[in-house]
Amino acid sequence: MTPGIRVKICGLTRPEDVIAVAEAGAAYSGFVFFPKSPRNLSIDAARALALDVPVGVAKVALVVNADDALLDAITDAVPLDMLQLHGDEPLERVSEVRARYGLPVMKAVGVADAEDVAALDAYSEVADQILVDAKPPKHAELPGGNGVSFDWRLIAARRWSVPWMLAGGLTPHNVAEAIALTGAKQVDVSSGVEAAPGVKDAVLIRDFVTATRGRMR
Ligand SMILES: O=C(O)c1ccccc1NCC(=O)[C@H](O)[C@H](O)COP(=O)(O)O
Repeated sequence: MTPGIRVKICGLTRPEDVIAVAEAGAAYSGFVFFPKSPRNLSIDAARALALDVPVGVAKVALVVNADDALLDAITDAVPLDMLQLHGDEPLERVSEVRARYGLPVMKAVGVADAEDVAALDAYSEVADQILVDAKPPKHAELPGGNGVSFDWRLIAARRWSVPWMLAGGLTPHNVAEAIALTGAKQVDVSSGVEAAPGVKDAVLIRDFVTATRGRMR
């Protein structure tokens, strides 16, 4: 059994997803603000979902190269615990967003080779958390949430000075191996717990969280 793994389920779109996340014991819920995504939410829809999230499950807004106007609108309307920057935001923008909104910021970094691992080091100096994700495939519509993994051996011995989360192509079937190989204490999943793009599956969510605890059904 691997105790204490914190799970983020990203890309919730329906009230039943919020229930499934809470019942499974996930630590974070993620709401996507990216119009091209099948998981995209309007601000009103995100607010309604976030208000239903029980205390103890952190609410994370995922944005991609968002400007202040969009972040103002989201943070004014939606009760949040964290902002996830999932675009090409430079180091200075991460610092700016942290200062402006007073919320912890998690910066996603796509990893495909050793050079990308160096970027993680730099972002760990300015962000509250880092999300170690797979690089999107060439020509992908989405910068994340593509259900692809990276070579976990690239980060096998790496540690950072801030909490970090492993993401990219995780599923109920591979997450235990990913944790064992990388030493991740936090994991993030979207496609791997969906019945179809944008449609979460409560059984897969439960199986995923269970698998992080080493008790896969
Ligand atoms: O999920 C999306 O549609 C999305 C859109 C734009 C940027 C990021 C997006 N998702 C990121 C995630 O859900 C996860 O943090 C991560 O990339 C893992 O996704 P997956 O490989 O699908 O588990």
